[in-house]
Amino acid sequence: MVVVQVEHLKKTFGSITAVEDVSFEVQEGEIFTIIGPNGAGKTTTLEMIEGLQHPDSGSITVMDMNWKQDEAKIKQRIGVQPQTSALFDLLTVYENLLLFQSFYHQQRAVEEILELVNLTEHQTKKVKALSGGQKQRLAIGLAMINDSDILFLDEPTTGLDPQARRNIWDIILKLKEMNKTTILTTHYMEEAEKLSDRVCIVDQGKIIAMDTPAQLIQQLSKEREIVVRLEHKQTALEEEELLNHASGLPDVVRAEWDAGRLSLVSTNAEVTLFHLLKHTNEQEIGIEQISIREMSLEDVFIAFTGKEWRD
Ligand SMILES: Nc1ncnc2c1ncn2[C@@H]1O[C@H](COP(=O)(O)OP(=O)(O)OP(=O)(O)O)[C@@H](O)[C@H]1O
Repeated sequence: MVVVQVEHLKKTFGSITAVEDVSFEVQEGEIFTIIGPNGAGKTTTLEMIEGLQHPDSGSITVMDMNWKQDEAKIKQRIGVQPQTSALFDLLTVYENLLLFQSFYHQQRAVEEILELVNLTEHQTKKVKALSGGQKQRLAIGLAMINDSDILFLDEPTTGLDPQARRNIWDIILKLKEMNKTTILTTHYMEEAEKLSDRVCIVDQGKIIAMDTPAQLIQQLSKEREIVVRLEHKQTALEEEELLNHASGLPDVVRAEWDAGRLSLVSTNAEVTLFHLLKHTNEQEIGIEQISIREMSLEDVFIAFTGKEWRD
């Protein structure tokens, strides 16, 4: 079942076109992730669906309702993660949840939310005493206090350390098990790849690719990268000879020395590797380590946007 449908969204701020033309559908129970470079229009898109900004044109349907006619009803059914700066610093975790709960007809028990976001043991702490990760978890809890069906998370893990980030992933995956729908933006490619059912890449206010992470990666090509570290440092001449030979091996599309390792991008890694090992064997070049890397969502992003990924 489609729970969010946006068609030809457009939003300008003076001479700046934040969102030019964005259309997509999100299915119930999906984790749908919007990624893109700085200023691509992710937050503006999210805020239009959340009803916080009005599009210049285009349509938004949330669970078969629209913002013009059904504003009060939609607000009861969605959950928007507040900025951590919007939490009440001098209230405890429990009190923050209780306060937000009072805004809604439909409510989830505070104890259940505490459990869900793993804050039961910190419930009597004031917000100002929480770590960044704990504040983010509370913010997600607040978005869930009305037992919302659709959750909007705008960069929920930005600035967190890897462990705190993983704790948030666990919550998002738990929400999926509860058949909640999550619409997410992130700057972390690994996060998009691990969590998302589908990823939408936006650039300059337009969608440039949208699919499952696996399909997007496959769409890029069948390329894989073979990285070889040799036992002994080669002379510049030896390095050049090996690179020349490697470049001419079957199915190699790119070859280079990168940080002392030979990198070969191949469309048929097995065949390339066979020929490479034959050569190094004959030349008695010792190999210390070989790894084969699948292409990642990050490679896809760079291929589509032509832009560096920032983490
Ligand atoms: N209220 C506003 N007034 C003027 N310009 C705005 C406003 N909100 C957003 N913009 C501009 O619109 C463009 C898109 O911004 P948006 O915040 O949606 O991008 P984003 O993809 O979320 O970026 P980031 O990854 O940096 O968070 C940017 O050029 C931004 O400066």
